[in-house]
Amino acid sequence: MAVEPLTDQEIQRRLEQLPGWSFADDRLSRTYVFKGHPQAAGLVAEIATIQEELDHHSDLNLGYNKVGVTVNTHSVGGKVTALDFELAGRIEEIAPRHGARAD
Ligand SMILES: C[C@H](O)[C@H](O)[C@H]1CNC2=NC(N)=NC(=O)C2=N1
Repeated sequence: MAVEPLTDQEIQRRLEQLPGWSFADDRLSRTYVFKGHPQAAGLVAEIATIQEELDHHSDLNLGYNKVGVTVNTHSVGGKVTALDFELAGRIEEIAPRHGARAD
């Protein structure tokens, strides 16, 4: 699939469907907060599986009870593409099962 950077307008339009995610410095990002470390680590493990399935990988920052997700597309020079939104959407689907709440 040919992948190309999205326009700022398209990014803003797609972000409306992803509450909690933000766009800055050519990246999409979100932080999730959990009851404790096992829940946070559980989300990271499931994200890793999804990322392998999609062959698209975010930078994940695992803290005590927080997970930070940051993603853009390296192959287009570090811009946001539809692949980033696809990954973000998949993460949004699974995060509630791990007890995630907004930062
Ligand atoms: C060879 C492999 O398909 C590429 O390196 C993939 C892997 N995961 C990736 N992840 C992200 N975020 N951007 C990429 O361009 C990318 N490329």
